[in-house]
Amino acid sequence: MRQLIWLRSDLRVRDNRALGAAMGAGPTLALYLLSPAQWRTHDDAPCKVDFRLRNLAELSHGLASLGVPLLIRRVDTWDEAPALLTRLCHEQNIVRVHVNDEYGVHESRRDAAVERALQAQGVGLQRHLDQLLLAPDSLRTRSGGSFRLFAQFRRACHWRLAVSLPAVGGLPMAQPPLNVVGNAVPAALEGFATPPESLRRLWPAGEIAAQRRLHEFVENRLAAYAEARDFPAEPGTSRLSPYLAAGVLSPRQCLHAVLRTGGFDRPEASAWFDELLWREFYKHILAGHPRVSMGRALRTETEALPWRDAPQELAAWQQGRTGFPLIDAAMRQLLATGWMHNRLRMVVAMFLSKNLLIDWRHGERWFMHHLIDGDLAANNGGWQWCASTGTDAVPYFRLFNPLAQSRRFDPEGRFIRQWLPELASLDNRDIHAPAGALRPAGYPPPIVDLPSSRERALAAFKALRRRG
Ligand SMILES: Cc1cc2nc3c(=O)[nH]c(=O)nc-3n(C[C@H](O)[C@H](O)[C@H](O)COP(=O)(O)OP(=O)(O)OC[C@H]3O[C@@H](n4cnc5c(N)ncnc54)[C@H](O)[C@@H]3O)c2cc1C
Repeated sequence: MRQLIWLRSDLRVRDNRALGAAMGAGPTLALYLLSPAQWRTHDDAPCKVDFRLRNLAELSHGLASLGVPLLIRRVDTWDEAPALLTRLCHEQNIVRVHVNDEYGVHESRRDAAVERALQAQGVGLQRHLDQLLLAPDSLRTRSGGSFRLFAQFRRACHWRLAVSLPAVGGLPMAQPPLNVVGNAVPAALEGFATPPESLRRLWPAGEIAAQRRLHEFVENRLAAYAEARDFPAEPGTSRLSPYLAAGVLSPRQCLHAVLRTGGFDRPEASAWFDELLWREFYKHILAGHPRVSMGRALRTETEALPWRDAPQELAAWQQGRTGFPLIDAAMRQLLATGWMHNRLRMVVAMFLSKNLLIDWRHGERWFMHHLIDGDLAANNGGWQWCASTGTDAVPYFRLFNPLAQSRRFDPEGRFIRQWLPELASLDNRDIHAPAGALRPAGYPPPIVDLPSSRERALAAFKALRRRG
């Protein structure tokens, strides 16, 4: 009774629920669909596609050692997936297809269409919970709705996890080889430029690399995370987000790595574990409020905000030429590494959506175009939080001042100096706001006046409240 695991954002062999279930049920084949047009619609960054392909190549070796051939097929968009899967199941005598759940609107529609097509042919589709610790429909408020406030969501998660912890799976037992030849993973896909080696080296592919990073972090840096995590010049955070987004690592593996050092709710671990719960929270929001994955604000009344059409300011923000060193350094870190520190994601997102009053959707898109860890739920959630249009939204009157943030979280300008070498010779005081003769030739003056732009944003939000 042959089984198929259809791999998507779960590129690992250890603790992969769908793979474990498929191999437990019978001889298993694996499938991966390259979907370049779909990925372009989703604004996937070239470095993210490259990371996916590099991980897929590592995964094909892991699968081969289990005796599972990996079939690579190409569909431009997911509309072609039902026909391709039914044909493949017919050709290979597959009786059941196993998938790990994904939560975006396109993903849900794709899976529903595939399920219908397979059913018509007598093939089952078995879904598994894998990306999350707790299934979205298993966590509800007292009135039966989905949580919109993180503090309440967190409390409910802690309560559920105290009662029952999700187990972490290991490596499935190898199966006898099948008489099916797998396909090679392409090194690149047209339309997605290969990123420079300097970027690739920062993000080595494969489960072993991900596990090494997880254990190095938990053993050496977890205890100091709460103090170090806001300082972008420090290696204070785990840098595991690309691995979690591509499913090279599971949240259960993270949870159990923490548990091996003690409880997840003890002070030394809870700050980091909370971040994993933020990841969980935004995926629950995506599942419970599908409109957020269709470009809509969670708080629909904020759709009426008078966003400014300011293409030159948007371009200056995108290229790291706003004249605010911390913001420019952060945007250049994104372009060079495919990643940005969380504190800086908040600072640059608030600057765009509040000080420049530019629609957060422009920022969300730019991030997706460049992030190696681009994740619809976390990116949308982060942008809407910063723009005060989403769940748990930061109150509209709370704006980060980029200069105060710079002095507080990069006091010696080490992060700024790394990404803006043109400012490297300034002293620790001037580097945050080089003015007059201190500003080097070629470095732009500030594109906006902070106090008046703050007032403009507050007035826009106040007018909205008066109307609402
Ligand atoms: C505007 C904005 C956009 C963002 N876009 C993304 C995105 O596309 N993909 C993404 O994975 N994260 C996103 N984040 C969340 C966060 O910035 C990154 O997850 C974090 O910087 C990754 O670094 P790390 O792995 O060192 O995190 P750590 O601090 O070590 O956290 C561990 C893990 O928890 C998760 N996590 C941490 N913070 C958050 C958060 N605020 N929301 C959701 N999950 C979180 C990530 O999976 C991360 O790897 C965004 C945040 C903001 C404010």
